[in-house]
Amino acid sequence: MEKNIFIHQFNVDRDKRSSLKNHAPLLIWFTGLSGSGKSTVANAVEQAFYNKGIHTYLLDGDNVRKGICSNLSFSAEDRSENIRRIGEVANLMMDAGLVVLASFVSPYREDRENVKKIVGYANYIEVFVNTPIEECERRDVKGLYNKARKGEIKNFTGVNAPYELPLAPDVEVDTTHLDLDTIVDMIIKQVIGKIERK
Ligand SMILES: Nc1ncnc2c1ncn2[C@@H]1O[C@H](COP(=O)(O)OS(=O)(=O)O)[C@@H](OP(=O)(O)O)[C@H]1O
Ligand SMILES: Nc1ncnc2c1ncn2[C@@H]1O[C@H](COP(=O)(O)OP(=O)(O)O)[C@@H](O)[C@H]1O
Repeated sequence: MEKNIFIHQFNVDRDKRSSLKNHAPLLIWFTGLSGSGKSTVANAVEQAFYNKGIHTYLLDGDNVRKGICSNLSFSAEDRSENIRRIGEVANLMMDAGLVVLASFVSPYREDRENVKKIVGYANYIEVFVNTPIEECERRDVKGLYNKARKGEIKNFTGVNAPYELPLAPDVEVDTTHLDLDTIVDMIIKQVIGKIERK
């Protein structure tokens, strides 16, 4: 910890804030290639939680990179800093009692591991959106694969930058073959027990 920094204990703590809600906080981390379906799935899961009265917030790559991480590039070093900041922001939101959904390419195992350390292993669920690059590239929602193949984007994940596979994700889905409702059910089934207040 930095010298001369002291953590204040406030009267209303994480548990008290959480007790006002009928669920515990959690981080659901979506990782996968661009175009794999992370945002679409996270959005549908958030909607399903909302319908159940669960308090959520969705952090998404493109949005975060326009704000809190707008000074960061896609170099390995800047991606690490991007993911670290998101882990810290998610942790604050969890302190506030929310179920946080985070949708980021997050291609480096060490960076994802760092997020688990920040929020605590028991509060983290990893969803690997394992849609093959051929399908992501066929979709090419934003035209980025086309640009990367033409050499117009350097460090593009899956084309000229690595994606390190998650070794033990809690949920793994391939959006080529599974419909959205099935995927949402799989994820809800996995997380619902984790957000019950003990
Ligand atoms: N070089 C490169 N590699 C990967 N992605 C790129 C790149 N340049 C821009 N984009 C767009 O930025 C989105 C990924 O941002 P992230 O913050 O999720 O990336 S990372 O986690 O820091 O690796 C990603 O969004 P998604 O398509 O939603 O994944 C892209 O739209
Ligand atoms: N079963 C599915 N689940 C999620 N996305 C799907 C599915 N089938 C097709 N898609 C499409 O794939 C694209 C995924 O884009 P997006 O969610 O932005 O991915 P990412 O956030 O990983 O870049 C969207 O156009 C979405 O409509």
